[in-house]
Amino acid sequence: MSDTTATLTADEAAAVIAGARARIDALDTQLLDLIDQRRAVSAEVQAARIASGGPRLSLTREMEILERYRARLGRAGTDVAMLLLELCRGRA
Ligand SMILES: O=C(O)C(=O)C[C@]1(C(=O)O)C=C[C@@H](O)C=C1
Repeated sequence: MSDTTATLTADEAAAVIAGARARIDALDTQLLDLIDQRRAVSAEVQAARIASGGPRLSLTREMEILERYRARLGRAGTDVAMLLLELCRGRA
């Protein structure tokens, strides 16, 4: 297969891809660490609300979060926020 617009050799492309994948792996590790941190902070909020006789969840707050992610990422942002909230909500 020849491509006259090619500007990298196969070896050069392999090096770019390997470097970029290493950065992606590092970013994914940070994202997963941040999710762990978010879960812990969320549990703190829920425990305080329950300790004062309130409900575990706050749907008003969840709507704010869904809107923040939607505004930044579009429809998929809503899906991301839904999954994050699912990970962060404690057991009913
Ligand atoms: O902000 C709150 O009130 C929380 O309890 C945290 C959190 C969240 O993880 O963002 C979790 C559950 C609630 O339903 C709403 C939001």
